[in-house]
Amino acid sequence: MPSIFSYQSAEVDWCESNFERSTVIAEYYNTISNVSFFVLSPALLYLNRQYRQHRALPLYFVSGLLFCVGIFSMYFHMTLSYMGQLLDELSILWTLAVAYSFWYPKVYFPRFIKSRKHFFWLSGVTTVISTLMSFIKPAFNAYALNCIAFHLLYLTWRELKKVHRMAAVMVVWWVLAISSWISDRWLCGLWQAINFPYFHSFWHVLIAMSLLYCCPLVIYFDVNYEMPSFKPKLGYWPGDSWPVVVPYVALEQPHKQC
Ligand SMILES: CCCCCCCC/C=C\CCCCCCCC(=O)N[C@@H](CO)[C@H](O)/C=C/CCCCCCCCCCCCC
Ligand SMILES: [Ca+2]
Ligand SMILES: [Zn+2]
Repeated sequence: MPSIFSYQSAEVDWCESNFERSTVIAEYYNTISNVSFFVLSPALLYLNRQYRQHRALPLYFVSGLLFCVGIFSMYFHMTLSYMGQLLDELSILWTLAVAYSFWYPKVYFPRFIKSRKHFFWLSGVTTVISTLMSFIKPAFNAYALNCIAFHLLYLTWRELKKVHRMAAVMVVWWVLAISSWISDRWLCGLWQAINFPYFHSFWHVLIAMSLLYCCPLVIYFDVNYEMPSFKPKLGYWPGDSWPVVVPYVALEQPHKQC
């Protein structure tokens, strides 16, 4: 029986051919495209530095976990091991759980939840149960994780008027990302026939792009709802007039009326 660490012991194998470009890296492009997460994580910290000064813990935690997602995803595609698959999926699950615990707006809490502390407990218990259940059928986990994006879409739709440009760009990146993920999973025969099995690598880059827009959006609402002494202001790096911009949140202190 192969060990859970053995090469190709995972339940899933992505469309890119294995060991084509290296004898140690199973899926070469799917592995190196995770560099996107190593760029995303410091970019979020750098761009949202004003928010970081006031709310260091959530931002350090989430960007640190996104960095870990990159490391585990690299390990998974490099080995296609069962352990790699679980680490990849569980790191995503825990990153989402931490992000929800810190940032899920209080106005959307279920009625029986009275404080953020209770919400932390609810997320913690749900995540531990999901972690245990994820061992039952790891290949199904990725579909369940992708469904969480629909909940984020629903929240975005409810709040859209306030930040429509950033939300629209995030949705476009996500639609491109999920289309690449599904293409790689479901149409692999076609992509192999035309010798272009690289859609899962595109997914890594595109989902990192959508998170670059999703995180400031969530931070924007966090400042709006939970930091009443500040007003969130959207900034665009490198500048408002550039054709391609990355959003970040700056904090304004509204002038006190005498
Ligand atoms: C109030 C809530 C705040 C939420 C903040 C968002 C925090 C995001 C946390 C983690 C997402 C990381 C997803 C990267 C996956 C990279 C690794 C990978 O490719 N794994 C695949 C196998 O190699 C695996 O099959 C992928 C599984 C699907 C994961 C989907 C996760 C949901 C992503 C949510 C993205 C939101 C974008 C905007 C949506 C409108
Ligand atoms: Ca493969
Ligand atoms: Zn992947």
